[in-house]
Amino acid sequence: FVKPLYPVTPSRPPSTVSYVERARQHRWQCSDVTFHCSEGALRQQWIQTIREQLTALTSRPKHLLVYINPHGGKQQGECIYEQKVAPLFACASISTDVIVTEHANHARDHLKTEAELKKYDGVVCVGGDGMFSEIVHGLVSRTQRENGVDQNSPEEKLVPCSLRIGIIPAGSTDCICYATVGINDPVTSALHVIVGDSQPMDVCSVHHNNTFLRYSSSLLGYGFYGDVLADSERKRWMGPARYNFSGFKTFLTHHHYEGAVSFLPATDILGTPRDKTRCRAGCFICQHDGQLYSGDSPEESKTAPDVSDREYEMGWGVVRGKFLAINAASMSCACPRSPKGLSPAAHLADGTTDLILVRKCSRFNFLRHLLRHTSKDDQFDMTFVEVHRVRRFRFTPRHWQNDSELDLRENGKQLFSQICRDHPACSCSPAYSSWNCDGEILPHAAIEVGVHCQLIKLFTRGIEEQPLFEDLANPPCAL
Ligand SMILES: CCCCCCCCCCCCC/C=C/[C@@H](O)[C@H](COP(=O)(O)O)NC(=O)CCCCCCCCCCCCCCC
Ligand SMILES: Nc1ncnc2c1ncn2[C@@H]1O[C@H](COP(=O)(O)OP(=O)(O)O)[C@@H](O)[C@H]1O
Ligand SMILES: [Ca+2]
Repeated sequence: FVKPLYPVTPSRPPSTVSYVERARQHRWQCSDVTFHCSEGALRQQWIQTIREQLTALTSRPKHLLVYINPHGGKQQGECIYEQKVAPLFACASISTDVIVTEHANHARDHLKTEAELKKYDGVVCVGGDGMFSEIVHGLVSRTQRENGVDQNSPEEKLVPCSLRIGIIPAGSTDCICYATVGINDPVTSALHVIVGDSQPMDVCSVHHNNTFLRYSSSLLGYGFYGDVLADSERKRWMGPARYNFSGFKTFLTHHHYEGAVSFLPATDILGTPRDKTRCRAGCFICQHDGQLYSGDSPEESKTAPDVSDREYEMGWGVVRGKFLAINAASMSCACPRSPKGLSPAAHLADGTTDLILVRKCSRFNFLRHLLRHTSKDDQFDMTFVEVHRVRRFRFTPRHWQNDSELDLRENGKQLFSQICRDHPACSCSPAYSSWNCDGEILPHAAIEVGVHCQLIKLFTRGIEEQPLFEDLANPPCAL
């Protein structure tokens, strides 16, 4: 596999062509090949031909807008960009305008209002999932405003963004990068941008009482992941390790939350969250925009959500109870911590999200469930876990009444946690958790979520299947 990037033409032979080659574990790297030619005219002809071939590739970006978060992850964003990415972009003749952000939401607000987007073929962010989320919010909001679409209406069909987004991983979890490329490596991601890859991706909109709150493209998590995030935000100084610390603490705290989840199952698609197949580069299911009807699939009736013993209105299912975690994974959410992710069979661009409900259970069982995220065992194959592939869902916490109670609730929560802090032996559980929305905390517990199929595009191609010889070298181990 040889892909010429950029022919260098010194005044005399030899000539060097840079190309992309695949390395292990989804990594790509840049190599050079040097051609020698004694005949000047022939050499010129080679260079000319390669130039023409490259110019004909219209999918390759020529002008990029780059935002760097200097405080993401281990605070290496600027250094990673300058040392590993900028030289590659220069080598591929890509011009860039680089903005190092000065505060949170700098990139989002700049994209929303100021940036002259017509000048660019794409936007690149250097940072973590939070930085990517800023870019998504900026681009999606701007696109809706320019097209007269009201984001506050939960039923509104959103207009897809035309600019592609590149992610140079320099964050703490790097889940979006890992789940769309297969590895969080800055050079690999830069090379996917340079060759002009394109991967559509779903985005969820989150509303509360007909008010737009946020977009989410990876994880929406209430209970466990909400509590982990809320605790970890106070420990940013620990860097990426804060998630392990807060994860352990939240695991020991073992709070459960009561409420009702209603959801609209995606019944018209091929594929379920329990499939063994994975969303990979050129995914057949995503190519059909999630509109694929499973004509003669006898499996469907077996695997469709069983809502017969539950309230069932207008095709919506309802589950009430006490939950340790309510998670919606719009993609696998694979990350170095869990290489198969929260929902290993989720699709990047099928217009659905996998709703995972973990009911109250013992600490031991919850630990078994968590550990299965790191092994080959099925984390959904447990009596207290259920999973549904859905197009929309709503969550209403128990005792939730209306907005005017929110302030009361917030004050009450503070008072409550104060009391609990003052009485550490107290085993009572707070009534509400918060939502972890791609790593940002949402202020509301009651939310309504809808999936927007293929609203954005990334400079990736999805995870490529590993070559056969690698599978043989690393046979899957059963536990
Ligand atoms: C015992 C081992 C359990 C491993 C379970 C791992 C499941 C991990 C799934 C992670 C999904 C992550 C989805 C992505 C979220 C990000 O958007 C978001 C923001 O990322 P950013 O800071 O880079 O901007 N990241 C997060 O919200 C972080 C979630 C991390 C959760 C880590 C949980 C660790 C749990 C450790 C439990 C330990 C129990 C040990 C008991 C003896
Ligand atoms: N210059 C900045 N100073 C402080 N915070 C920033 C800056 N730029 C971006 N942020 C915010 O930092 C948070 C974390 O960014 P992210 O790049 O996701 O790193 P991490 O993966 O470590 O969380 C995001 O909420 C983002 O909005
Ligand atoms: Ca999806």
